[in-house]
Amino acid sequence: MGKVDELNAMNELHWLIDMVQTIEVGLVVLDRKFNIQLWNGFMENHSGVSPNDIKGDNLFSRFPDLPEQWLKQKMESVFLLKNQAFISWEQRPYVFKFRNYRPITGRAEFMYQNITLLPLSSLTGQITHLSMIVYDVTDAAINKMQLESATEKLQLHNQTDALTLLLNRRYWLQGIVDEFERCKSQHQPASVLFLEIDQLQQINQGYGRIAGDRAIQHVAHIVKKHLRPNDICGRYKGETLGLIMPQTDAADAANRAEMIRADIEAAELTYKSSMIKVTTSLGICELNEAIKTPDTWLDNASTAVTQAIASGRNQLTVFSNLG
Ligand SMILES: Nc1nc2c(ncn2[C@@H]2O[C@H](COP(=O)(O)OP(=O)(O)OP(=O)(O)O)[C@@H](O)[C@H]2O)c(=O)[nH]1
Repeated sequence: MGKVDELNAMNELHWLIDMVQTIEVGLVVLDRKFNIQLWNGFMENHSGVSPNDIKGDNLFSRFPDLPEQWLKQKMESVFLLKNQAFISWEQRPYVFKFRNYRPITGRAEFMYQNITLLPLSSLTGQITHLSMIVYDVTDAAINKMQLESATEKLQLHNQTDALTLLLNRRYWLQGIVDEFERCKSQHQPASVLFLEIDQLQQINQGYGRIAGDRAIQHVAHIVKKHLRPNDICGRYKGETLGLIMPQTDAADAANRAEMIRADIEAAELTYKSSMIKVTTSLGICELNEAIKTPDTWLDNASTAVTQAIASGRNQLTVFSNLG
């Protein structure tokens, strides 16, 4: 090699080392025993540990908080299979617990990281070392999480009735279709309950529409107190709430509905210092062999409510008891 070539090679090496030191990505080189051979400026800046102080030390002894077993397993497979491995922030938000100092995503407490583990071969072709490349992906991670949370909120907003915060009609009806299919195929009992506020029109006319709204909220509030974890409750239409009760036969459903009815009758609704009497008429239908579609199931429950209203309101009718 001539003198000029030698100088060029030296220069290239110098530049490379400079770049490794200053690049905005963490670079760590480990030997087979996980002893640190290279620790660049990024790692120094974020850990507060200088390369001179750490060179030759075991990674896991210097950072006891690292997920040692899990990380060693990944690294061993890189040595063994001579393949790259990738650790995503979605799998594990960070490997090195570095604080986050990004101005935009300042709210994140720590730095989210993606990490690539790269096998490094010696001149003889053996994998003697491994490189960890640590990317700061805090901005992308926070953006993605914010987007997901916004989407979730939007979805919730989309399926919620604004007045009662129960499911809206569309989502509740989807619940009927799903439960119908599920209970039919698994031969499980299920009942549907319609609950209609009695003479809401009179409440609206007597006390104003806001009072009518309060009456709907008041009833929804009481129904919510009676819900079981798998129940699906929604606002079917203006003055009617619907409740799908999985794993519930007509007798069980009737007991529950009667308790709801009695609670509503007993509860007091005060609006602008007036005591408003609120009662409900309820209809139940248990799913059975004769019911072939979700619509029939709903029609039967609706028929039961109509019967309850016709019989004088503030009462419950079970569909199978009709006729
Ligand atoms: N305040 C208020 N009223 C509503 C809302 N949705 C429906 N209503 C009213 O509910 C009333 C329902 O009227 P009807 O179907 O005749 O029933 P009802 O007055 O409750 O009488 P019965 O069902 O016979 O006991 C109508 O006056 C609607 O305007 C709502 O969101 N807020």
